[in-house]
Amino acid sequence: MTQYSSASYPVMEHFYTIQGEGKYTGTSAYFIRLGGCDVGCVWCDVKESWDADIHPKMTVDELITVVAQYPGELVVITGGEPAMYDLSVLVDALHSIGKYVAIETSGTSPLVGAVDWYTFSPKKFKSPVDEAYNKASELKIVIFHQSDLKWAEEHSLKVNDACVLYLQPEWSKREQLLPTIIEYVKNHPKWKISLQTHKYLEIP
Ligand SMILES: C[S@@+](CC[C@H](N)C(=O)[O-])C[C@H]1O[C@@H](n2cnc3c(N)ncnc32)[C@H](O)[C@@H]1O
Ligand SMILES: Nc1nc2[nH]cc(C(=O)O)c2c(=O)[nH]1
Ligand code: SF4
Ligand SMILES: [Mg+2]
Repeated sequence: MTQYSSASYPVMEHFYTIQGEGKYTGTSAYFIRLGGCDVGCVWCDVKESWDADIHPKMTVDELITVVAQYPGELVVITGGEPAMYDLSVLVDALHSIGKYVAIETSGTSPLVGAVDWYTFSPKKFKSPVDEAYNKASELKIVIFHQSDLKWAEEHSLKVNDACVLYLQPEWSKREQLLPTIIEYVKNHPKWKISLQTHKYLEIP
């Protein structure tokens, strides 16, 4: 077997599913969810990820061996906050087996790793670093309250010109907020809606 690296990361879970959110919604994808996050979003849907110490470490060799068994090209590195770690060894190894690598990040740490797609979801709870606005392939703002639409506009002014803009309802507030978000996108067509479609589909 080819040896990639004994570099290791705390992994909360890893699974093959369908990307539920953003540009690649509907695309088969292998998810690697790293443990550890210090952002502390009140509505975070994966609070079990926050403490890195409770998640076992996996080496890049182990991860690559598993990921290589699945046919989908897309791999999503998420968390937790994956940009807390130097991801270069993992991303290079995924590229070496022909994968297309996306990251889900709050942009609170500078990213080390040559990802192909950078999903930037800034949070009020901890400010992003400046480079996140340049690196963003898509900006995905979670709308928890109507006033977050104004906050979304402020961020949209700072991202690069190629960045795709998404408004995503916070899951527990979706029924209340969707009519407002739908009207907002109809009136502000630079935005698109992103839904957590995997939750509607009841898949991971
Ligand atoms: C769990 S986070 C992990 C990656 C990174 N820490 C981040 O926040 O971007 C993955 C995605 O889920 C979104 N998210 C988390 N909780 C959510 C919720 N309750 N409703 C809608 N989106 C949520 C985040 O904004 C992010 O885009
Ligand atoms: N299916 C599926 N799509 C997702 N897109 C982003 C997710 C995440 O938690 O980062 C996620 C997730 O947890 N599941
Ligand atoms: S930054 Fe991401 S993982 Fe961390 S608390 Fe917020 S939504 Fe959850
Ligand atoms: Mg999720």
